[in-house]
Amino acid sequence: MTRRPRILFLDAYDSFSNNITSLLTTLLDADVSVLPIDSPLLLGHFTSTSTSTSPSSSPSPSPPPRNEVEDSLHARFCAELRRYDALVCGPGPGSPLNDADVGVMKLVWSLAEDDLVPVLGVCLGFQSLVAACGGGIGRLRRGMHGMVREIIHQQGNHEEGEGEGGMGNIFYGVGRFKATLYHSLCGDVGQGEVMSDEAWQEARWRPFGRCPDLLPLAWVEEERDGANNKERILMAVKHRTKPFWGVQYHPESVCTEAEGNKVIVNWFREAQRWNRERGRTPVLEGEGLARAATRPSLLSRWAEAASKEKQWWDVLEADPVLHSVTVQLPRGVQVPDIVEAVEPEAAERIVLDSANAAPATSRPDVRGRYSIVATGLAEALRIEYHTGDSYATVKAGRLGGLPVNLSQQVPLARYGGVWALIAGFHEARRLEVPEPSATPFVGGFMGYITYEQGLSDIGVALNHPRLHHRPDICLAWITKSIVVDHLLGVVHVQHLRSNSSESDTWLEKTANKLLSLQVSGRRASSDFRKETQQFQHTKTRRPSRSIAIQTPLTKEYESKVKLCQEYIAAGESYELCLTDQTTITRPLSDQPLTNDSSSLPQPPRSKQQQQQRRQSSSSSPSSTSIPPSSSSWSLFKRLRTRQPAPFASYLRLGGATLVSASPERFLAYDRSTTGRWRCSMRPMKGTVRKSDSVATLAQAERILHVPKEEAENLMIVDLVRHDLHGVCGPGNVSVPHLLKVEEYQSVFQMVTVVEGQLPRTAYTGLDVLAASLPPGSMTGAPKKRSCEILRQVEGFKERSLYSGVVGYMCATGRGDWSVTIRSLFRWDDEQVAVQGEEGEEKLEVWRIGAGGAVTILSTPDGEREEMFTKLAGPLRVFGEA
Ligand SMILES: C=C(O[C@@H]1C=C(C(=O)O)C=C[C@H]1O)C(=O)O
Ligand SMILES: NC(=O)CC[C@H](N)C(=O)O
Repeated sequence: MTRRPRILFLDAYDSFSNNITSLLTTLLDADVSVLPIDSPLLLGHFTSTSTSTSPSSSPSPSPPPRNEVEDSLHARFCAELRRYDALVCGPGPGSPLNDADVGVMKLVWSLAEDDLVPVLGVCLGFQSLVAACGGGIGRLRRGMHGMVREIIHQQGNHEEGEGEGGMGNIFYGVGRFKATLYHSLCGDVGQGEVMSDEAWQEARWRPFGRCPDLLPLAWVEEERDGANNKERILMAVKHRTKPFWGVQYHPESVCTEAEGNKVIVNWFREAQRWNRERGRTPVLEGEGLARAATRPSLLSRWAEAASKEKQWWDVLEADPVLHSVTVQLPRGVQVPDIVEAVEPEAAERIVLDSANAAPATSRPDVRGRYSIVATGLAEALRIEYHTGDSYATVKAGRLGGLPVNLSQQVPLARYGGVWALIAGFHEARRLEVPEPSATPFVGGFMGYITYEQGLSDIGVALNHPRLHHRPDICLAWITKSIVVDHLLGVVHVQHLRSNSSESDTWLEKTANKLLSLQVSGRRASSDFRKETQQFQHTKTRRPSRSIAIQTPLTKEYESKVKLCQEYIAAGESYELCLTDQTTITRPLSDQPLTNDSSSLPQPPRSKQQQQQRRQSSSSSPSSTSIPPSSSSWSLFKRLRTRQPAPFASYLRLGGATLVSASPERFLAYDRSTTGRWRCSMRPMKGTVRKSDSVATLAQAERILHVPKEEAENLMIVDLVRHDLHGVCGPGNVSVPHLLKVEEYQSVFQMVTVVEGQLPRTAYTGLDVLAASLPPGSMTGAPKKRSCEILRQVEGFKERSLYSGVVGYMCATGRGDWSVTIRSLFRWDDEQVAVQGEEGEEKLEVWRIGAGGAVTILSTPDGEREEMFTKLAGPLRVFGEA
């Protein structure tokens, strides 16, 4: 039996790493393990004292001598390398000249004879090799990110075996191919020194004086403006005496042509030949330091975490059984009508609304089919988590059929972290359905996750003090729901009942309310209007201050765009999704959630009730003071009409109110007909506003199918592929639709669809969700470094709900999450006190985030305009209030 080859991948925190490990695994039939360039494991026994970053650990009293630390690191690294047939030094942000950016990669090029291992450097890894061999590291005249270029090489025509050891040219037998570039920096071996084009034709395949050990294997010659108008960009090298090769382009990109795969195959053949000639074989005994390329599943982490004592909430909503009835959707009845008819007085609510479902509003591929309304939130079980805490809070609103207000802090260490807790919680309430159900959601989690939770998931420190204790994850376990199927024109009323729970009449009552809508057409809405008017008549106070809006400053935004471009030119990022916030302060409009009152207008009450109401209002300074036509619910109704979007939503949950017209799906997952779980992501990049000159899809396509926009999208596609590969594993990710332009109400968007197949066991859609936040389309690439830069450029302002996700995960395991954009939100605890005509008055604060991806090709005014275009829709709803 032949042994599977073993490859070690040194990860420099790129957002494409998992695509490379997938390519190596599938192409070479190899086992690939991953070691971060700064793995604390390399420091061995020094780790616990000298490298801990946990804020609670006290610094070591006397740090060990530096040389000792370095010797130990070196020894451990060499021992690790001996376990593999070959090493790949990955791409990443930053510069090969900066120690922190390359970490242990730097040690590779000076390994002693006996420790040598065959290496392929990719991008940053390639640059690190060039720098180690005497090359300079310069900046490209203009960075090339997501640019696809023909790689000029010699098909291995030059002398085979040049340099000792008979190492061949890895371009041997490779035809013409194009590859994707992601770099700002470049290896300088002296190719820029003036040389006639004729001389260059010969010279480019010989070692240059500055780097006698490096044989150039490939180039890109980029047309530039001005004198000396061809930039010669080194694309591949081999070392003349050591088993080192490197490529500047990205072999793993979805747009690198398959012909380029031969280069990787050739490299590995050469690597193995080198090993054979040396009698070098990997050491397999003992434990290595590297990890598997695919993450362990959340459920396995949950199962492994220390034994869990039984909690009171373990049994709640467990063993569910679905009860449901289906009624016709009355003509002309809209989702808000249903909400108002079914639960007019709820303090909290969640409405996921396919607001553009009506046939006339948009093209079928972007039209949502279902809308989902959660009811009974006051009684729902829920999980809340404030990022950074060591515990999550489980809350229950009902126990043994009685309303209660229970809340327990659950130490996360006992569950393997917050995501494992959520996965285990879901698993205990999973509903096994043999057939795909008629609705995407029958009950289960609904809620939101903030951008800051995503940051913490990828290891970006939130080390600025957070002045609030709001939930960053807020998921309610919904058991009573209404699903509107806009395609079939039916409404499903669903109750997911615990097997043991008593029977109830909610299903019939709710169905009857819907039927009465049917009988009287749009009665609910007109009643609502009448009630609104009556309610307005009970108002005596007028708001003393009108609305105040603060939008980003044009000049400031433009300079932030330029700053982003400086980071990109320096190689720190390839694309940065810059955003800014607009704040709107205005008199309080919704009732605070601590009251039992509703965000919807109240039905007329008896005199006595009104009296009580006023009393309780006057004791609370934050009571309603403006007409309900300005309530958040009214804002939502306006936004969904003005800007119908497939992922519109209204949430009032956990102290937050969100009104969204998102067009962007983040992640959906379901079971395919073969029974295998699969997931799909739809990153959006490339936006053009509809106007007289851009009115049709064909016109928009002409504008969006240009290098700048395509590159912007491609970068996020490769990033999303990486996120999915990390869970789905090698070879299980595909791109069925690349760079497709879609039409929305006020904009055209370029969208790509990336799909993944989940491993057969133990993984759920939650694994993918937890592994891919924050949404790559809102960060840029590489994700971690880009988020760190954006935190600085955006002044450490929290993006909060904006740039997070909203959605559901059904008890059956299906899920669908949208990116929270084109939206407005506020938190109940954020209020501003002002002196009004009648004394102190409290104002509520709404926030609207908007932005766009900045690349090296962006222009400050173009980006500013894009940001204001995206802001305009959500902002307009205030104008009408
Ligand atoms: C940043 C926003 O949108 C994101 C950025 C896009 C772009 O750069 O083209 C497109 C869709 C979103 O992923 C926003 O709406 O504020
Ligand atoms: N993709 C990469 O590895 C990029 C390397 C380096 N940060 C550059 O921009 O040139």
